[in-house]
Amino acid sequence: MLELRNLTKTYNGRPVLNGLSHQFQAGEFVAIMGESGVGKSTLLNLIAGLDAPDGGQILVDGTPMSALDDEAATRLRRTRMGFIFQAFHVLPHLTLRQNIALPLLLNNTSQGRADDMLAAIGLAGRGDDFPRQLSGGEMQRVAIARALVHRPALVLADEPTGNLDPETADSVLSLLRAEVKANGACAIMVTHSHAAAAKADKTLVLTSLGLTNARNVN
Ligand SMILES: Nc1ncnc2c1ncn2[C@@H]1O[C@H](COP(=O)(O)OP(=O)(O)OP(=O)(O)O)[C@@H](O)[C@H]1O
Repeated sequence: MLELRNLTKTYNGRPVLNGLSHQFQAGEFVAIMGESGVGKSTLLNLIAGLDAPDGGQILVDGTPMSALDDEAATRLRRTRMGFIFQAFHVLPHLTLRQNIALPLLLNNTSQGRADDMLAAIGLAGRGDDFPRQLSGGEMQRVAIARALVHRPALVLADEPTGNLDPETADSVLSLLRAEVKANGACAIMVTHSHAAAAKADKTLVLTSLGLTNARNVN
């Protein structure tokens, strides 16, 4: 469902991605690991459309992202993608329910699932609270619920469990995994945590040579 074709990205004359190609399938939960600075977040940002590659193509369901105008690219991201990035903060002036329902609102669909997601992240009954009333870990769980509420076909997660205790991290990743499997979605998670990567179907390691299989877990 997602194909990277010969992607290149250079910062200040230093190549970060050097002709990277890979295909990601629907229904698979993939972890990407690799040394600090190797380009994991850069890769995720390119797929998310937050940054543009210098060369190569990103195809979603066979359509090159570069062939879409801004409006079509925004629509594709809004309907088909979910983001769990540190930069995508929970909005402080909206309640937790409103924050989680935001993708549904933007897609003009029923907002009923927001309460299901609140329950799924262990915050049932707190829908009327505001983000300032939450701990960092609770806030991260709200961000994860918001990324999954509209059943995106592609979920992009950058260190989604970075500030969660091991038990909460495990339950949040179980939720992510269950959503991916139930919706036949593809999830790509960048992480340094081996425990987090163990929840994925497979782990890829990013090096200057590209993405290679670390191991397979059934
Ligand atoms: N906007 C930018 N401008 C200049 N250089 C950048 C920019 N973004 C990333 N880089 C550089 O590109 C390289 C890859 O960064 P990136 O954040 O993708 O690595 P990473 O593998 O995610 O690292 P980490 O595991 O430490 O988060 C780094 O050397 C970084 O300094």
